[in-house]
Amino acid sequence: MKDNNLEKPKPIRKISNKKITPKPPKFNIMWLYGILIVALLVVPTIIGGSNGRTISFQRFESEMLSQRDVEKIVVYKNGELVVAEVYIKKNSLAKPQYKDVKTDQRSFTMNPSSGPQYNFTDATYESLKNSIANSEKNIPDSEKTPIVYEQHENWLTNSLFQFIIMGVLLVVVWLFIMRRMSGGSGGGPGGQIFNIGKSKATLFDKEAQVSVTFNDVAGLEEAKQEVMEIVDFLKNPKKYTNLGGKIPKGALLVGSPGTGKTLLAKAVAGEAQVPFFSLSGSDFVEMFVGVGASRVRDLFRQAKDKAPCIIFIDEIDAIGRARGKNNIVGGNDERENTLNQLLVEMDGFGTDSGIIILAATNRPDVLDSALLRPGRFDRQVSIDKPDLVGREQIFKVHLKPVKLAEGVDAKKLSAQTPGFAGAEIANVCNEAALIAARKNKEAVDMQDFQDAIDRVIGGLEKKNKIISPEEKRIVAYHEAGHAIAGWFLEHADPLVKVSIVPRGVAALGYAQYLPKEQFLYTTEQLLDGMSMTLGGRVAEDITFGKISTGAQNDLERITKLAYAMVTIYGMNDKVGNVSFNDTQGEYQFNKPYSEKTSELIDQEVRNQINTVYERTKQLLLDKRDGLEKLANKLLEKEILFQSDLEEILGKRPFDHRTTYDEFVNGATESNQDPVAQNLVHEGISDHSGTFNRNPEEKEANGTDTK
Ligand SMILES: Nc1ncnc2c1ncn2[C@@H]1O[C@H](COP(=O)(O)OP(=O)(O)OP(=O)(O)O)[C@@H](O)[C@H]1O
Ligand SMILES: [Zn+2]
Repeated sequence: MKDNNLEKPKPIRKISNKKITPKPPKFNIMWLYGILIVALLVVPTIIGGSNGRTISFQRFESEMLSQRDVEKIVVYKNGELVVAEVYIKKNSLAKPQYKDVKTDQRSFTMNPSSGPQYNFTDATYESLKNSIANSEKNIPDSEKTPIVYEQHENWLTNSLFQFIIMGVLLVVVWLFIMRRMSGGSGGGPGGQIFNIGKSKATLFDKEAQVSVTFNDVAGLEEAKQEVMEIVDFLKNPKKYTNLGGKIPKGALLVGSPGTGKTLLAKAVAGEAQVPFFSLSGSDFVEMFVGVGASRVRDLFRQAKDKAPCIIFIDEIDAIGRARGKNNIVGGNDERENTLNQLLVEMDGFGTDSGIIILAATNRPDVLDSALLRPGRFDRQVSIDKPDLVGREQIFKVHLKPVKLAEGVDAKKLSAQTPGFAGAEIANVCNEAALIAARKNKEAVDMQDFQDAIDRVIGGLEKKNKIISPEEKRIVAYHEAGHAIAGWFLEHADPLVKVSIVPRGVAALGYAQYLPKEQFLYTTEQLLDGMSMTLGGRVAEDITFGKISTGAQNDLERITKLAYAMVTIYGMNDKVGNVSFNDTQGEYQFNKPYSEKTSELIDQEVRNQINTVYERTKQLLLDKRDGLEKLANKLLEKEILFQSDLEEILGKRPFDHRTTYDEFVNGATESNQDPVAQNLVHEGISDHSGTFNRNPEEKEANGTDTK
């Protein structure tokens, strides 16, 4: 059962002004087979072809020799093999037994002396001689079939020659594959093997205009200003260098996925009016050693030709990951070479060369520190997930093309989508339009947006998924447990909506919280959050006396959180103020602490979780009445909103002015506000991010097995 089931959709990418190089047909393995088969057929024919048809010695004796049709026999040695070539008399060729010669080797029929018609290899020289002598006992010497013993070696059957042919064929096949593989990789249509070391950057200059401008990027004011300044460096370098300043060589755009890093870079391209090279970190990577480095060199060579210009490397972590320190599993040498080359190139150009590198990443923590030091990416522009105002502005951008019904308000939408990144907001707007279209509406109204938000969070509704009544009861008590804990814990985020309508692939039910927009969490907040997450399992425990697998996702999250509290945030007395944040995966083989500390950590994590469990159990036992009522109501209505909770449980004993209230309703009395109440009654509720938006926890959302 999922709480706040934030299944992040993959950010949709709308930027389509990448140059599209015509893709050649995909390399097909059938081609390779074809070539090999042809080779196998052709080579033996070349080698054995001109020696006539191979027959058995027996057929030679019975059909040819005994009929006195043989003009001569040429015998030679080919390696260990004795080859006897049979020349048939011209006028005998008409006989029926030589039909195969006529059909197969017409040229021989027309000009029989051009070569032997048959050959055989299954006789020794001796047996051949004896056989001929035997059958020609009574024939005068002058008419006997001559045997010519030749020393000659058939050069076509020479094994060295065969070897060379096979070699040449192999090279041809290899070239063919390489050509196919590097095909479409830029550097000219069709792609050639010789282009494999060329950079795959797409160049935007005066001819290839980028249509994205800063107006398309909503919010991100500080980031925009930073990159604007960089553009200005390129345009008026004198202004800065006159005063003795050095122009930065690069800036790194850092932020979560879908926050608009790529979009911002495109906007820079649109605004700067200087050539703009765009490529992705993975474009450097190829399976061949040295290719990445050579692509880096080529990129900078091209850039120098076009200076002043901007190079944009998206997803730079593909090559910029920290070079291995304790590479037990074997490092990726090719990637390291590529990174080294990039570092060298960045050192190589002076500040007056007029090249500025922008790069984007959502994992700045894994980047090699050499990349981040001043003199390379001097500046880091952080692009955060948008706040309320930012989301409102992004909504406004993406609502523009949508046909809206009355009452659709970017402000309200923004308040209902905490934790959403730009890409998700774009997705919501698109989904809303699709939902409205499915219902044949004239315009998209607020309810469509509400459905779209639910869908982006929880996946498709599955009203008729068959769940047994017992299961449904368990789900109801589980979710009610979360709700009660959230309601009565001061530092937990108030729960706004509980649903036991199955949604998406995994979740049988979910609960939405409304978190504050905040960036620091106190121990109390984390513990209350943990308690709320455990509420589901505790409710199952005290109601049914047994537990189910439905809490797997909850447990996963609190385990992660508890470990983070002890080993990263220094929130445990016994372990103390230490932090072992293993972002680079270095501790996999040698941990920076002793076995003893390791044991202590495990012990403390367990203690922590047990304490919270007991506390939650006590709370739920105290509020058992409320739990029963809430679960029953949930079974009856399937979806409960904040107002229902208030009705059953009474007003929340804490002041919980939410971000939503503050934003939408200004400074008025908070949750009794008519607009908010109205929303709730219409079935519109607030959605939230997770109770914990720390980097470690982000990935914990969105997996559930029940
Ligand atoms: N600030 C914003 N204003 C308007 N639209 C935005 C904004 N941020 C994101 N979007 C929308 O989200 C889409 C995806 O954004 P973008 O590709 O720039 O994200 P990103 O940060 O580069 O993500 P990733 O790290 O996954 O590459 C954009 O095409 C745009 O439609
Ligand atoms: Zn749960």
